[in-house]
Amino acid sequence: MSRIYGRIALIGLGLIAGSMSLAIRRAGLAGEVVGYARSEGTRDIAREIGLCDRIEDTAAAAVEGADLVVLCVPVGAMGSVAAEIAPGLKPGATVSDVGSVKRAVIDAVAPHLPDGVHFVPAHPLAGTEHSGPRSGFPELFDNRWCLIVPQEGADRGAVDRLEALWQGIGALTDEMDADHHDLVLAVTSHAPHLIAYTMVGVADDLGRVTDSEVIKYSAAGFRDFTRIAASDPTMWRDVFLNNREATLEILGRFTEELFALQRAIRTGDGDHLHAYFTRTRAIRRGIIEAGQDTDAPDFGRARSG
Ligand SMILES: NC(=O)C1=CN([C@@H]2O[C@H](COP(=O)(O)OP(=O)(O)OC[C@H]3O[C@@H](n4cnc5c(N)ncnc54)[C@H](O)[C@@H]3O)[C@@H](O)[C@H]2O)C=CC1
Ligand SMILES: O=C(O)C(=O)Cc1ccc(O)cc1
Repeated sequence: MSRIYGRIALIGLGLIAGSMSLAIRRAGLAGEVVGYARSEGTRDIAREIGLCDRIEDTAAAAVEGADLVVLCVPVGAMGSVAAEIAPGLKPGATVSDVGSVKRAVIDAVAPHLPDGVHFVPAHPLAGTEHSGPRSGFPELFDNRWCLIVPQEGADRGAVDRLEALWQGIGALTDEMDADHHDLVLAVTSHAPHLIAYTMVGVADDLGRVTDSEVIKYSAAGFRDFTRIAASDPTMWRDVFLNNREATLEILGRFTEELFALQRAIRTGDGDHLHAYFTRTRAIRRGIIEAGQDTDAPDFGRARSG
């Protein structure tokens, strides 16, 4: 594949930046990928494993001459990182991010960027429970969505170029408004993560069932919860603090439905339970029929066929 950017700088060398660097370099989409991480230990590991073409010791040195700068730090750190890199940005460069929340990141980053620099926020809907510079792998984005959130008056060329980069590393792209993105993600990702955290916390608190019994007899549902609940605490703290309204709206609806199901169990209302589970089963079948089950082995074929 041909080169899309001359130099790309990745700020924050964890799961997402690491996976991006490996995938971009494998596909030859940039002349050079430069990395920066705040901690010296992370920079040392990144150098040792050859994560980027070059690792710089300051954010200013990393963004110098970069055509694309991608902020890959926790959502709560995006604003301060933007302030730090702003003076060193090349005129005409594009700044993007990979944050799981969009409105708060846009509000925190945009005011720091100088005129003549394009800001194109994005969010790859791909990840794992692992974090840090050793956790990245180049296939992470294969067949996963990356949502691009162009700002009003955005330069079309800058948006198209960023979309081409994400497509070049295997992702499917769509464009979405920031507030709508935050509501969609609250229901599909943020609230489910909180529910997983809560369920694992409940199991841990339960005096009559030991932790070792929970681990030993974990059925599939709880196993999935424990995987999700092992995700990075800083990242998820920042997601909830920065997508507060949408998450609270979804959790409000969730607790109402949970109370209704709780009541149906207490009163022995099997019809209610059966009707509810029938409705929810249809959602899963809809995902499969639409060819959107990205974990299915034939997902690639379902898309192209
Ligand atoms: N992990 C996941 O599954 C996904 C994460 N994201 C988003 O991607 C971003 C990065 O996440 P990961 O790569 O998973 O995280 P990570 O924890 O693997 O890496 C984050 C990096 O940012 C650095 N960092 C933390 N605070 C910083 C600060 N104040 N200033 C400078 N650097 C700082 C860390 O040292 C680390 O190098 C987050 O905004 C997250 O919401 C998006 C999609 C999926
Ligand atoms: O590991 C999982 O199950 C995930 O849900 C990964 C993930 C986490 C955060 C995002 O913003 C997008 C994807």
